[in-house]
Amino acid sequence: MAATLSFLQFSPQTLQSKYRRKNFNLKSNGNCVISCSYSSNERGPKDDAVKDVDSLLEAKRRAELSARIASGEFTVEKSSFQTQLKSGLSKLGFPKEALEFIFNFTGGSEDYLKIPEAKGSVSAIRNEPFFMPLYELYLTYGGIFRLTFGPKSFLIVSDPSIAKHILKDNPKSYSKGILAEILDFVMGKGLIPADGEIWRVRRRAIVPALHQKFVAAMFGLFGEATDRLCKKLDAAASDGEDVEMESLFSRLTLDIIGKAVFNYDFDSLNVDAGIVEAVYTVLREAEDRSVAPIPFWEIPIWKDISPKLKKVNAALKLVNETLDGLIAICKKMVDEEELQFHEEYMNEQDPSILHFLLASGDDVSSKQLRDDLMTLLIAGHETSAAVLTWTFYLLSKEPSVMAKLQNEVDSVLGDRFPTVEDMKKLKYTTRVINESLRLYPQPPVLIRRSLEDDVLGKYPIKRNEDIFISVWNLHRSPHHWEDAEKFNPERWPLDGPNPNETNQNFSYLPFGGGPRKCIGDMFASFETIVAVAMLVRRFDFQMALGAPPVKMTTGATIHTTEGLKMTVTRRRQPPIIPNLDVPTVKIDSSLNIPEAKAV
Ligand code: HEM
Repeated sequence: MAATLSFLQFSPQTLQSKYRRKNFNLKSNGNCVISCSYSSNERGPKDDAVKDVDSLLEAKRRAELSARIASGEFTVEKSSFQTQLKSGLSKLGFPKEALEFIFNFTGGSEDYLKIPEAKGSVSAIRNEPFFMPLYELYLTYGGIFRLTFGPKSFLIVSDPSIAKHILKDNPKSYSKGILAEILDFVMGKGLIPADGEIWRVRRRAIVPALHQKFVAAMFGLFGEATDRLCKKLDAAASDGEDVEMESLFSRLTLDIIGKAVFNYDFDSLNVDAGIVEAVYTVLREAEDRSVAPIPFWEIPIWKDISPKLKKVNAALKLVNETLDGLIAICKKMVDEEELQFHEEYMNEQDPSILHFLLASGDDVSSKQLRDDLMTLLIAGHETSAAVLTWTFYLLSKEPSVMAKLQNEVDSVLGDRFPTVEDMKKLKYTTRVINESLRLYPQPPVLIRRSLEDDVLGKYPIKRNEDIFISVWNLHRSPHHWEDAEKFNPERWPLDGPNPNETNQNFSYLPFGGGPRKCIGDMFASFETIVAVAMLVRRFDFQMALGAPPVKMTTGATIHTTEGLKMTVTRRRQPPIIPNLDVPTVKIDSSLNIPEAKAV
């Protein structure tokens, strides 16, 4: 993806017209929450005025982008004579069936089946996350189109049935392509980038580690870590200091995933240890590489002299050494314990995924084990942090949703830490997360490469095509969603099933779909529900006065450009003393939360 996402910058060419205007008008009527909001502490009647300003600014941004598309920065390749003739005859009223017959008969079918194409060259739109122009282009060119820059081209998929075909119906014909190339330095052949036999074997080994007893045991961890965050916020509330929630959420989820994956307490909410900085250095590097204009890390001399790369290598070394130490400690515990390995095996002192893997016979010395642990750490960290960040951003803009949410949490939780049993009662909280994941999917695009010729929709494609499935486009499509841009948890009925890719026909796929679906979906759903519930029970959150506007930028997940600065105030409620006794409860199958499957 290195020389990939950055290729998604565009420059002037000629124009494609009518459809564009028609589609833009359709969109510009919407109530948009995509990009920015201006911070305000004002409440009540002025909220509407703030929202109106937001909508106007958003409409203006859209109009500008739309004008750039119309002016030719993104250009459809000129259609052939046959296509023009066919379109002309069609406009004159010739029946569609007759035209199909004639043009197929005269050998025109190949031209007809050519995927719509947008062309451009590297430049401009540096201020926009790459998936935003893809959305505008989708409204113009439809559910599948080709984006071409010089010699490089990508297929952009925003059609649910084509997404389903790639992810679920014919996944064997697709690999992770450029994603695997970029992540190689940190994840190697870990579960996210791996393909083929390695992926199949490792998925079978790792999925069982996230069994129901393990997820239930994680509730204590979710609750204690969130309680530490509550204490920090409590102190900030006393001091009247604003807080930057995005970095706090990042630390919260790092602390959780460190314990869950290899029983390591980063304690990043309280201390800035070297290992925490090393993990962040590695993570930032992965994100930088995903948007770099050229793969600078492969340039022979640069590789050895770049101070940044030296820092990354040193950070990687520290992370790997720490991992080696943790693996050694864990192996010793496994060797000394008398527990027999079985399906729901779990060591109560150390329920981590690493412990499960070693007890199941995983090779301690293998690079594969380290690759998988790093993959789980990264996969489970940034994604959940981003979900929490955007959920609180959305909540700050919709006080009525926040009030309803707090109401539910108050009545369900009282002064307890949440347990697995509470999950089926926190229905509205779950819907808030579902809706946040719809508006801000993490990651916003899924990357694939075709391994063989295939047919997408009505278009034949060749092997070696790089494909972006735009989850952002699917989740915000005006064709699939009413008021697609509105944060409206009510769109999901409380007594309905938990929305997922299957019951939403691949219009909604927050955790992907098919055999490569997220293995941490249940873990992450519960983790974010617990965090949201515990935080809103204790505090009110508002955008801080004078905070920078919240804009998006992207690496693997969607970040804010300048953080999410909020004013946190204690709710006027009796003080809540958390109960730290969290019983391990069997998960009730009626919880209706999606579950990852081994293949
Ligand atoms: C809200 C948080 C999360 C979101 C939104 C999320 C989303 C996703 C998505 C969309 C995919 C599919 C990627 C693709 O098809 O290319 C995926 C895969 C994956 N996720 Fe998550 N994830 C989250 C949390 C987690 C957690 C907590 C873990 C680990 C405990 C995890 C581990 C993985 C792994 C290992 C894969 C690769 C599975 C495979 O290829 O077989 N994720 N995730």
